[in-house]
Amino acid sequence: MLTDPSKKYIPFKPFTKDFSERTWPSKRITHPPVWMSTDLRDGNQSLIEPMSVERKLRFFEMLIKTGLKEIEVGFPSASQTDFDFVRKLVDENRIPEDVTIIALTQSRPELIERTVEAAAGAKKAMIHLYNACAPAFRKIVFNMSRDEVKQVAVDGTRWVMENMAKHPETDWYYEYSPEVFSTTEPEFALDVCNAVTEVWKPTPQKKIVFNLPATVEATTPNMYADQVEFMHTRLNKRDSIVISVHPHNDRGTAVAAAELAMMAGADRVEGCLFGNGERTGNVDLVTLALNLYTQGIHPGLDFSDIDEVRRCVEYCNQLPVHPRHPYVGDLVFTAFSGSHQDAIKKGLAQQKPDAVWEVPYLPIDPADLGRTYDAVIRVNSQSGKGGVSYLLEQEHGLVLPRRLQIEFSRAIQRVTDETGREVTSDDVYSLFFKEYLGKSSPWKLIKHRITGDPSAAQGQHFSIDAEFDVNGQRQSLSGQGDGAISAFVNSLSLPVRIVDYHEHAIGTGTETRAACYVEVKIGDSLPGFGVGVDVDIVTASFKAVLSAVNRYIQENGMEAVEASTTSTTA
Ligand SMILES: CC(=O)SCCNC(=O)CCNC(=O)[C@H](O)C(C)(C)COP(=O)(O)OP(=O)(O)OC[C@H]1O[C@@H](n2cnc3c(N)ncnc32)[C@H](O)[C@@H]1OP(=O)(O)O
Ligand SMILES: CC(C)C(=O)C(=O)O
Ligand SMILES: [Mg+2]
Repeated sequence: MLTDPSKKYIPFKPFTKDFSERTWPSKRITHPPVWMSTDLRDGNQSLIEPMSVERKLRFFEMLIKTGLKEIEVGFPSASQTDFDFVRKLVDENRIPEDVTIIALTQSRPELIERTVEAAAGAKKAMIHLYNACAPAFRKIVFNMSRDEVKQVAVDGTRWVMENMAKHPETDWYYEYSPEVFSTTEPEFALDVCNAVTEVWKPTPQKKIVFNLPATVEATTPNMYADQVEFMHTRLNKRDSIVISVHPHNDRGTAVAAAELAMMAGADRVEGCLFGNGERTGNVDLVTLALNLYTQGIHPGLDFSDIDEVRRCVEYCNQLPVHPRHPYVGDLVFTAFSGSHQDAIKKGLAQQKPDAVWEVPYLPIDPADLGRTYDAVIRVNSQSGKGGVSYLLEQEHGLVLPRRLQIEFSRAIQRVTDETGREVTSDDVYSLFFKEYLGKSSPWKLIKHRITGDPSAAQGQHFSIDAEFDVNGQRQSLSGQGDGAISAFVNSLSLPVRIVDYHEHAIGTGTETRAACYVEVKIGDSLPGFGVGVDVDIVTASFKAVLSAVNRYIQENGMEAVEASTTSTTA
């Protein structure tokens, strides 16, 4: 039961005064923002294993190919890898003329010096300075007054200018972030930014970037939009400023926050591909860009081979993209339910090549992203468990429990990886039969007889006499238990424990059969599944137990079972 949150959490209200002057709700997004990828910095700093120079380079080149013109390449004063990577880009002339690299730094003179050194020599480079301005940070992290925090930003800006002056060969740009803008009093964020403007002296020809991060997303996107519009309408020298937003996704609404912020006056968006980044991630640039695309606005980024981009991001981040991720997930152009398949099939049949897109259920033409819609589920090395279980269910009536779906899809994956080919529905069933239903050796059930006696002592309500073929030898065994399955398991005298059980009917009327899935632990082994199908539900469950036992023995040998010390009962 969740405890009462009202004492521990209070609703966040950015404004003390009313902000009903807002105009953004009636605005529309008519053009793309300036995109800035922070994959190699904010994305990288959130990874379990930060990228090597090789991975960073691969990511950088893919970003260039995609059309990014502003790329935050790292935090060079933080690590030698980041420093070396930035130097490599500069020294090996790897930065296209129209691309600006960006390097982040805290407002500390020695870090600024090293950051500028890292990027010096690039044709165009931007130094990005941040310091947290929100009340909690002023109090907890810095123990500073408002004026002192403002001074950190002003001093940092001066140090950046001094260091840049030592390297006139580079066309320098400047970005300042009042970090944690999302929970900073708007008037104070405004005051700090105006103070930075005074020092930097931007012009309409050479603008400064003020980045307004939702370092931690604190409220609904409409309030973030209010905060952005507040800045947009009050910043001094607005014509010399690029307003940038940098939403994080703590509340799951980073995309909406960025979109409303654009309506509220933001010119630029910082984020990561597929939403990687600290905690729940940075705003997903791909989703933002393709949301624009579906409104008929070219985002200026090329995702026409989105799978290729995804492969690169997954390789570099060493993190998977979710199967339901907008536009790119494995399952987003797959319909499992019949009515969706029917409508999509009809829509695709009626869609004319150059006409406005109006296929039901598909907000975008998969072909625009280099993808296809598979009306019939197909299974290949790119397929997940969804397609495999869909086929078993549709064509054989087998509704696999989720963990079995995962276990079996690994077996399929091994085949598709080995052959590199698509597997047909028949192949899937054959493999399922081989792995589970047909696993009848060394233990095979010949016959059994169960008797139930509700008045018997606990643990003896059911008795079983069963005959087995074990490695070609007949064996008669008996056991007792509180249920038919436990009596059966006890009769085996093996350290078998049932950890999960599912059953369902297949078909109707006289054709009805029962399918039973058991997840079994043998001794201290990891759990594995067994499956049985029979006209009789009890027999199906016994077959399922033996299927799991036989799978274990075939994989580990009888010795492993004998060595198991833990004796368990169902
Ligand atoms: C929201 C963001 O994503 S911000 C970016 C965060 N990214 C990273 O931190 C990744 C890279 N960072 C690092 O590797 C390290 O933090 C380094 C190398 C930059 C600095 O390391 P350290 O010198 O050990 O300092 P550390 O990061 O722990 O910061 C603590 C000190 O810096 C001060 N500090 C923190 N942020 C800033 C800032 N933006 N400007 C100036 N001082 C700052 C803190 O108040 C603290 O000071 P104290 O030691 O006097 O209490
Ligand atoms: C450094 C800043 C821009 C940041 O990443 C954040 O505030 O989230
Ligand atoms: Mg961030």
